[in-house]
Amino acid sequence: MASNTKPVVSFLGPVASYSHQAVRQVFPEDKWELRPVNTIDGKYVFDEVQDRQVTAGVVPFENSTNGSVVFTLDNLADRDGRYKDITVDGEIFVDVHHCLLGRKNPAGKLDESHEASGTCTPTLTDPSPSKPKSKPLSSLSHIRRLYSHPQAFGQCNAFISTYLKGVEIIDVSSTSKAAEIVSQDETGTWAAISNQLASNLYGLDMLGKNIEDREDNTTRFLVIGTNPAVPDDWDLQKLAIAKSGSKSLVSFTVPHTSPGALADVLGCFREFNLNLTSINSRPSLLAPFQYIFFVEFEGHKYDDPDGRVKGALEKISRVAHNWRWLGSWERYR
Ligand SMILES: O=C(O)C(=O)C[C@]1(C(=O)O)C=C[C@@H](O)C=C1
Repeated sequence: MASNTKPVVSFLGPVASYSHQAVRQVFPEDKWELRPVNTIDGKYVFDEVQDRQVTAGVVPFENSTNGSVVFTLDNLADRDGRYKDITVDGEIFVDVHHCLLGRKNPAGKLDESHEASGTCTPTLTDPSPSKPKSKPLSSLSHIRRLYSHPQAFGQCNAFISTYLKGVEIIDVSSTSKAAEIVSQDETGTWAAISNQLASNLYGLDMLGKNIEDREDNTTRFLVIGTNPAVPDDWDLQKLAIAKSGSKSLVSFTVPHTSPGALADVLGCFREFNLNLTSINSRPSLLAPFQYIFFVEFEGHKYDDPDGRVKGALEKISRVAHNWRWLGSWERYR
């Protein structure tokens, strides 16, 4: 545990990342120390939690536009047993509205013809490109480089391919890191896909607002801990907007040579009438094209009055190769 008297929650930094915003929704600063962690792949949040340097961590899990966050799945896959005590203890949803941040072009005027059309050129690979839902707030003709997290690029395809064609795309560890880098640019030609909070913090101009492809763009974050270290009274429990039962997550591998092995594991959920809410897979890295599967389902390991979760987990332990219960938590949506 940290030297501070307050429990610590760590997240992908620097401050003003979406992970930070997720943390702020749930962990009040009068009770928790909020600690940003710099990392290239989310590993350090997992490391700090596993090593009990912090009580909890918050990591992105999936985005409604761009899908799974593979580095979180890879850490949960825990191929080398480094994160053996980590459990998933909660989830947080964040509405993600991206902004284009940079320096205004002093000489630039908005290109009205381009602005008015708001369409991107059809190509062979994308014959009917989607129309961006927002226009730039000022000229972007001076922008040469665009920094962001790869997930954020994937959520702003239409805006980028319409208004930032030919601009060099540079992946960085978070959207707030992108804003921090752009704030140090002396040429005025770099921009970041980031957010309003980062714009204020790093003193950057807003060149575009709500530039995500979809209005309903949402990222789901997981709260990780080393159960039962998480205090009983933490505020996640109080956030229940539409509490509708619980969810659990398991990972497993299957004997890859026997036909129907995956169906056998999935059959355990059906047999015990447990509704599945997500399925993911990642390469097992034991042999090419063998996978670790992740299944999320409705039900709680420790709040299981009719024993359905217990029954399914017992059966899975017989039909799966390696399996692990990764956590159960209250469901908020
Ligand atoms: O870069 C950030 O601000 C993050 O918190 C990471 C992250 C992600 O990895 O999914 C979180 C939410 C957004 O979907 C984009 C990026």
